Amino acid sequence: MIPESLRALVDATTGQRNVEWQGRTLLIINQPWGELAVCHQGAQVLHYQPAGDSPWLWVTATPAALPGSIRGGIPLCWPWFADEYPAGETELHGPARKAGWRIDAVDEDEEGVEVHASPETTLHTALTPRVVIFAGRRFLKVELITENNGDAPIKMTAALHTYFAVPDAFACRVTGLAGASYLDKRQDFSRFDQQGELGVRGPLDRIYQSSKIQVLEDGQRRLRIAKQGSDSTVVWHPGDTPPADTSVEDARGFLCVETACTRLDPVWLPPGAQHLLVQHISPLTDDETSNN
Ligand SMILES: O=P(O)(O)OC[C@H]1O[C@H](O)[C@H](O)[C@@H](O)[C@@H]1O
Repeated sequence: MIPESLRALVDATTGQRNVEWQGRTLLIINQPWGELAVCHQGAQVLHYQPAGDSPWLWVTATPAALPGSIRGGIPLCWPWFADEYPAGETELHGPARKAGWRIDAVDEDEEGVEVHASPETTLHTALTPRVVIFAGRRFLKVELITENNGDAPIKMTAALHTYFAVPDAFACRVTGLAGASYLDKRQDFSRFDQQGELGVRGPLDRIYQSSKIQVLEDGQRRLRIAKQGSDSTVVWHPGDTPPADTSVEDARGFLCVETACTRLDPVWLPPGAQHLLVQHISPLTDDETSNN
């Protein structure tokens, strides 16, 4: 779900406009195909809702003040994920999610929209990111493109840290991970193999080694999560000890399923090369359902 104050801004939008919310500028689009909100801080998708549906993404009702980032939507963890800090750095998940981004282009037609964004400031000495967000009648896709403009190979990790809106995090299933090896961050990164499909019944923080499609089943909706450029899927829920910007009750309304490159599959980007990290979310089709 999304906060009432954000809901009101989306409802009051026809077409597209920029608005202020929680001290940040948001691009809001409300069209017959659906709704999209992108925060200039972090180029973070905060809201997506296809026509006739409910929000696919969750946003905390009590966001942290600036310069903190907003918990919810699709934060960009870049150019490192979690605590894979390069020497001398300490910012968990990297600087991209707190930075200001500019919207370079908004390309709309009757089927949806394509939003291009790039950082307002230099975030890395050699790596340059940009983001393209595609939203349509039945899908949301985020592409995070990284280019190495330096003269040496650089190691990076990253994540599209998606907070899915769910009726109850502890009644969800994430299929497509059966048999995958994972690191359990709650058990000192010990390695295990996933036995059967994952049923979320309590707090968890796992890095799965998987490039496969996952399906999030929340009892009401089945969302297919496809990806490119990612061999890690992070599944995270803090249980009854959520971060300070979120209440325990509110936290039961999200489950993070993250498309990532982590310590399991860091990217070594040669000079001049690009890396593409993509998360594509869409409803599971009837054909795919019968194949499962
Ligand atoms: O609170 P944040 O900095 O946004 O991080 C939230 C979470 O992100 C990832 O999912 C990590 O695996 C977790 O260990 C971390 O707690």
